[in-house]
Amino acid sequence: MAVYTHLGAEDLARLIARYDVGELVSAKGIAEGISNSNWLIETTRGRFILTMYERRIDIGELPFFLGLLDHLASRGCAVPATIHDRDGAASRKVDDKAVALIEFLPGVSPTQPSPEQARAVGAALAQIHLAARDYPQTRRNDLTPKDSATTLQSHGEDELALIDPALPQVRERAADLLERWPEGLPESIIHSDLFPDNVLMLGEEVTGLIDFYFAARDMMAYDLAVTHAAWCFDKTGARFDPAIGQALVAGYEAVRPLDPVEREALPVLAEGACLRFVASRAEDWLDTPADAQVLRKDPMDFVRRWDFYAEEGARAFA
Ligand SMILES: Nc1ncnc2c1ncn2[C@@H]1O[C@H](COP(=O)(O)OP(=O)(O)OP(=O)(O)O)[C@@H](O)[C@H]1O
Ligand SMILES: N[C@@H](CCO)C(=O)O
Repeated sequence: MAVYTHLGAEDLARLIARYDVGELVSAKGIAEGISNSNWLIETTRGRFILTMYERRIDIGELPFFLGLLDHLASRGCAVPATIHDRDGAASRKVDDKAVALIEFLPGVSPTQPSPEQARAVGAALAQIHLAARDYPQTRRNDLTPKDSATTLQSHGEDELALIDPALPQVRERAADLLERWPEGLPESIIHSDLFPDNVLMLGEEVTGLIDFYFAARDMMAYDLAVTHAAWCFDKTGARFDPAIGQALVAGYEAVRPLDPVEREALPVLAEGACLRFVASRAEDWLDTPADAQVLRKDPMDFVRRWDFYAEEGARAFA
């Protein structure tokens, strides 16, 4: 479910007329996605994605996110550009909600990525890191390991145990990880959530990186570790695929070679990536009523990945 707001034919036609994109031909709600309402818009001049920001996103931060898309697209990254309205604005209001029209990019998200696809994604990630270095806006990452540890601490042992009896133990592991967390590695604006469902591909070519709504300034190697945790395991985190991991890092390094300190830090950064998704998934789980129509993502999928990185991280990134 990812159309939370009904927009009638007249509302849509009026909205699209505010842009220099031709006449509205059709508008179809997109089922994928959780946070926002999305429509595939077809006009006499082409296809576009219309996003209505429903939750999670602070509207005051939209200029950062939409400006980032334009910045990266103008530097040749596979990222959708924002379509500005006739007044030059990147976002507009429909009733009290913000909307943006975004370039449609072809491609589908891989469900069982191949090493060649992972290599291409590693390269695309490095490209955005390099291209974002002179992006003039910035945003603090509000999902650092410290933030995630605080989130987990804010939930009582009994509450976390409702999700899984093994979950409360991660609070101590989070405290230990904070002691080991590296600082001072090279930074840029990072994507922070580059799961396969946020990548569009045609065969082995990356045609689009989407969903930049967690982008923030942070360590580039951390973003590579996030992407490693998101791409190299089966869904539950029980099985690691070393060929995907090697190809991802090799693809990244073909564009932006890592400093030795960054390479050495990858295992602990990957543990931090797992903590981030354990915490956000636990928070979402506890916020979502059991009978809601929204799929709840299991935090334990990332506890298993965390176990792996804690035990085998050095070997995984060797
Ligand atoms: N620029 C684009 N070009 C083509 N398709 C897109 C584009 N942006 C989004 N989509 C399609 O819309 C779907 C939903 O988008 P997205 O994942 O950004 O949803 P969301 O609700 O904003 O995010 P999330 O699922 O992370 O909460 C994607 O799976 C993709 O199929
Ligand atoms: N991609 C994240 C959701 C967004 O934070 C997850 O799978 O938990």
